[in-house]
Amino acid sequence: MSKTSVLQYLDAQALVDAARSRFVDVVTAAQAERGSASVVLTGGGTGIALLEALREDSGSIDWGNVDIYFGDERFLPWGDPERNEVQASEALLDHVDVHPDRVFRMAASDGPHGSDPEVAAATYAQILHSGSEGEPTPRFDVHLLGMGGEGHINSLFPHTDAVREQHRFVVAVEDSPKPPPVRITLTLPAVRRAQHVWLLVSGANKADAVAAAVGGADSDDVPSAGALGTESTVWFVDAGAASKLDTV
Ligand SMILES: O=C1O[C@H](COP(=O)(O)O)[C@@H](O)[C@H](O)[C@H]1O
Repeated sequence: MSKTSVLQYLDAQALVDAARSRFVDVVTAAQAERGSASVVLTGGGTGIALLEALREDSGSIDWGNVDIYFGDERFLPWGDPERNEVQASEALLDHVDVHPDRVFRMAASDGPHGSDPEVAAATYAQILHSGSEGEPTPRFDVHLLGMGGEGHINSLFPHTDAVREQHRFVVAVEDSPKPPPVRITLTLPAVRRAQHVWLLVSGANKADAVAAAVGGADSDDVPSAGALGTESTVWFVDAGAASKLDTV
């Protein structure tokens, strides 16, 4: 049975340091067992800070044997600094020995599939499937998630078709309330295929959503409430983000 825990840290730096250490443990354990690991990266301030911190790790992870996926992408031209994969590359991927064929980026709006985000989403679903021995997606070792102040994760916003999606693993979002409006995102069914789901959340502006999600809100209202790993779900929160949690 999946276990949910909330780990509280004094500040965002302490949160990132703890997540970095656990990330190294999970990835190296998977590599010791199977020779490789698969991870899903997130955009957002705390998620990218974790990637920067991982850059400093001194060689414990064999990056060439990690399959790297993205939880969501802003559907913008290649190289746009707002793209999550561009930020992830600058923070980490350009600095470690990843295997280029094992970094699975979502398409850009000027990419080979054209400017249709539905085609880009379907193409990414096919990429997930083709690396998974007949399964719809890999059983990701860890899916990292940031969270917005209203509880969104990946590009799954409250009260949208994307957060309600039950069948598809990747969908297009064409009216994101947070710019840019057009995005591609893994859905809750995809997130729930990860063994470990980690939510990295800092800042008092996210405290209400953290408390609601941890308290069991409906995922339609607070999408992060629906992010559950098959083995564990861990909330890494700083003091601000934890400030509305029930302490009794
Ligand atoms: O737009 C996005 O926002 C969320 C949260 O970002 P944050 O800066 O508030 O932490 C992020 O998780 C998602 O990947 C991204 O596309």
